[in-house]
Amino acid sequence: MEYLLGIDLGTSGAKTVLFDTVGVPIASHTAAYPLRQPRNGWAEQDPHDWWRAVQETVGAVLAESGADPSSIRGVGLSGQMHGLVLLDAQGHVLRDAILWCDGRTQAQCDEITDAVGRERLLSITANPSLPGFTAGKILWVREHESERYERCRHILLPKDYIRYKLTGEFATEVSDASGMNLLDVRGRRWSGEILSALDIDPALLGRLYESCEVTGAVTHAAAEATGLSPGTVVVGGAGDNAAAAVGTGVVDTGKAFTTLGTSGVIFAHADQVAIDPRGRVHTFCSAVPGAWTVMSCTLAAGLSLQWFRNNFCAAETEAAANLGLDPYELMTAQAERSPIGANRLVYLPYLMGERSPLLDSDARGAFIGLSAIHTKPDLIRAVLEGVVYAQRQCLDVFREMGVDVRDMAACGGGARSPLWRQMLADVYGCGVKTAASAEGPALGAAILAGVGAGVYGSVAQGCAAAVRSGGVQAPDKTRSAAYEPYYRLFCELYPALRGSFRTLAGL
Ligand SMILES: Nc1ncnc2c1ncn2[C@@H]1O[C@H](COP(=O)(O)OP(=O)(O)O)[C@@H](O)[C@H]1O
Ligand SMILES: O=C(CO)[C@@H](O)[C@H](O)COP(=O)(O)O
Repeated sequence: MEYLLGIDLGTSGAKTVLFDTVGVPIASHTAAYPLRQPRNGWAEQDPHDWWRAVQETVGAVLAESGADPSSIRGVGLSGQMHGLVLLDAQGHVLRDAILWCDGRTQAQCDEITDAVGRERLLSITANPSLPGFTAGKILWVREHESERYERCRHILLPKDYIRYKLTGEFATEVSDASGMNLLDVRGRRWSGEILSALDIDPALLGRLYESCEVTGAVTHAAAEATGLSPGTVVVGGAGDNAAAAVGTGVVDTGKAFTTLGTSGVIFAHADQVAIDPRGRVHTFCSAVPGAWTVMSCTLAAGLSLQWFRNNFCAAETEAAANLGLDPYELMTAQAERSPIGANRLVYLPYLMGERSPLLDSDARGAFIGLSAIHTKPDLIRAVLEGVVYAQRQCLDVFREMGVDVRDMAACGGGARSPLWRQMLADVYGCGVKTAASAEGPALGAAILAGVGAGVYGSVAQGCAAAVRSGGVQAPDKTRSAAYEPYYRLFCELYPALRGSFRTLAGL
């Protein structure tokens, strides 16, 4: 028996899944780690926590499966995108990683736009400079923590730090590197022009690969730390969304998926580079060589529900622990008791500011229409609905751009909820397939490992061998019509509140 290992470094935790070569999950383990918010709008994690979680989950998966580590043909990495990891000459972490949902760098993004020029930036990197992306974070550290920056010898993305720990190599791959604002996305190479305009030494960046290329092999030290076999190949892997695309079979034009993870993402495959001139959605390299993607990212999808749970659902969390249930299941069961529209309550999910489609780090969350009749089920339902309206706003941008979206799947932790998936179908007005759900990114990473290790001839062949989809949730016309006025109202709220958000940020 031969296996492939997928490691997905999410924002809520690391998920390691061992698959056989036809995509059946043999063993899976998740280990959570904290998200630190030292200030309003900032978000950081400790890379040591990631590595601890990877060691724990790989060890657990090997123990649970009883698999012989030498029968693992390859390891694939998937991870939260854009996060900045800085290492010194000895490979030591210089500070906590600044994450994709951190909004502190608007001033640095403005500097980048001024230095490169907006049109040139769009034409080379296929995206505007956005606070979520990595380049602004690099400039922020250089400006605010110059001593640390001077000691920095390696700049890595989150999953690439795990690659370094596993293989000793400083490397990345095109799908994740696309989210740094430093890549020539059409040419799939670092942009000398941008690096020179921003005065960033190219030697700081990892060696660049395609997602399915072998980037190194597990060292003896990493084998000791994880239980993996020394010499096991580690492929490039992909940013978590590009990896989820492979794991859900979204590798042809017309196919798309929605992720309800910590972030909310709509992702469509594209054979050509397609750019939104307003930069509301992103254009990145796909994990499939020679292909690209269009994707949106809202910053607090699952994060909204997680925030609500952490702050207002201690009883549900305790009850779930006693019953051996998932607390989110108890919460979504409560939301079922509230009608469409949550008794006239609308939630804006801008807890971390918003990226797609608003591009506003100062935006903040809100419950609009709160009244004395509202109960916890209404609030939970409003959170679920607000997150879905935010996805629909992004889908409307895809539709406006003429991006071909005929086939929509759902994945990520939130897609485990039938209620949330049905809301997607009803609010989008199209069928939503269940993918191999939460395992999408890990499966995609494992398929990429299979391509690099020679198990599959191509990503498409790997998907054909290993990806299975579940049923389809069809939209219901009556429910779609009932959601529509709430969606229209949702779209009106941010423009009405934008000035107030700006005032609040300045107080
Ligand atoms: N059973 C469930 N029902 C609804 N939402 C859920 C459920 N399980 C997890 N979630 C949501 O999914 C989120 C985690 O999704 P996941 O894809 O694991 O995130 P990440 O990859 O960002 O770590 C949680 O924050 C929560 O909001
Ligand atoms: O910033 C983005 C994509 O541009 C996010 O999608 C991150 O990649 C984090 O993903 P999750 O932890 O929510 O999966």
